[in-house]
Amino acid sequence: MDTLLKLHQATKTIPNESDLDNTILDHLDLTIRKGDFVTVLGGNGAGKSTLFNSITGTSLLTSGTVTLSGQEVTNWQEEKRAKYISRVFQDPKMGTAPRMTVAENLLLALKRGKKRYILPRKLKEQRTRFEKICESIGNGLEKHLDTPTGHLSGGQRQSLSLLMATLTQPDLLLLDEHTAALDPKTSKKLMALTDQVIEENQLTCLMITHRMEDALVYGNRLIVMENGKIKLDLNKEEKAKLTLEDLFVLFEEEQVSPGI
Ligand SMILES: Nc1ncnc2c1ncn2[C@@H]1O[C@H](COP(=O)(O)OP(=O)(O)OP(=O)(O)O)[C@@H](O)[C@H]1O
Repeated sequence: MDTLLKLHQATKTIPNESDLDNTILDHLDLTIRKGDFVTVLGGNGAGKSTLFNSITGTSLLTSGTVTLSGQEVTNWQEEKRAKYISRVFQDPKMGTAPRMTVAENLLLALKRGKKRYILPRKLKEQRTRFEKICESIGNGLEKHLDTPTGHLSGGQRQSLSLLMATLTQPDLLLLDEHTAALDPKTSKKLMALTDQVIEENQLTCLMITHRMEDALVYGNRLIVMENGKIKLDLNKEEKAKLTLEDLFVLFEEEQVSPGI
């Protein structure tokens, strides 16, 4: 088994107002193989984003370890991990610099994990490539290479965020409800694009979603989180047998809101 990411006994506690430790990740063990596309479900507050924050180094674990490509990165800062990990957030505003143009944002994305600055010469050199990349997603983004991203629609901006996150083929792609803020049609399109980009680039991906159908349809593995733990971990075959009804029943039993 070619392991890409391993969390061992990952625990995150944060003191609450009454000064008691609030356990958000609870001795969680998770192993992700290279090429896995794992969908992550869980009710509000289950610890999904905290899991991502612990993987990216946005927030460090209280105890336990994170290993990436065989190297322990538990105490690495976010900037150092950014060379290997890309993340797309729910909010279209999070992934792009609003005053910079689409082309400038793409150029910055080429420098993920390195010192980032814009050279007009480099911008010119990459223009044809950027046009082609934007064309490939079929929503007219190529006509907006010189448009500040703040002027784009939410859908265009999220597709740009996805392109930026995958431009340099990260070892690990984290999608944090990246289609949730879009209307159903745009969300569907972005999800299909996401699947295509992951497949074409053979990326390893973890995708948090509240859309149970997406969690079933996409990926080769499904995990369900509850109270900072992994409640259910299904492989491709097990996932193929699962129905939407099964998932609804599971969430009802656990009395956690599916959030859809
Ligand atoms: N910095 C923090 N300080 C205090 N509590 C926090 C902090 N970060 C997260 N929590 C708490 O930890 C729990 C898990 O939060 P997290 O955002 O990881 O859940 P989630 O599964 O991503 O939820 P959602 O689906 O609502 O986004 C929640 O109860 C949240 O309030």
